[in-house]
Amino acid sequence: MADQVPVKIRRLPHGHGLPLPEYATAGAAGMDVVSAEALILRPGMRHAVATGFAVAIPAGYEIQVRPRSGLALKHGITVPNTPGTVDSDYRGEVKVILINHSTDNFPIARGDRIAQLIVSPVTLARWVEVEELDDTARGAGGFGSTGGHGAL
Ligand SMILES: O=c1ccn([C@H]2C[C@H](O)[C@@H](COP(=O)(O)OP(=O)(O)OP(=O)(O)O)O2)c(=O)[nH]1
Ligand SMILES: [Mg+2]
Repeated sequence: MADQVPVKIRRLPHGHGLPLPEYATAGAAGMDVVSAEALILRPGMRHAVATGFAVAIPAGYEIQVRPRSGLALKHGITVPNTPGTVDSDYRGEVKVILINHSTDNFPIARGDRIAQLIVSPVTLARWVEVEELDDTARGAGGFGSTGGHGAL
């Protein structure tokens, strides 16, 4: 098993009794996170769903909040800001923003697995401002310049 990054986590009062985010299988990249509240996500509705915990991520890391593919495929439930970013200096409750893209109500029970959390290293950069950038074969071509959808 790869080295595990220790992340401090604090349960909030409304999070007591819930499982902490956990890897569902030995090779899972993300930890499934459960809802700390019950609600009905109506069609088109967004909600910042409570998780019932706060974290102190070590400097140099972030947590990404990503959708679960099963909820997206079967129910149109996704994370509109995906991947959500939890900064290492954030001490508030971690929330999972969900949106219902389907035409059906989506009930969420307390304890339902709603998203997954990925702990990821952050690369910090600094800008080096210049007058000219080096030439490349692509140049300024983008946004489909190398070919579009379909056979032609
Ligand atoms: O899915 C998310 C996204 C963000 N956050 C929390 C942690 C993060 O550190 C903070 C700010 O997030 P972000 O930088 O994405 O939002 P912003 O709109 O730029 O807010 P801020 O001005 O507070 O940075 O909100 C979550 O709990 N879940
Ligand atoms: Mg921000």
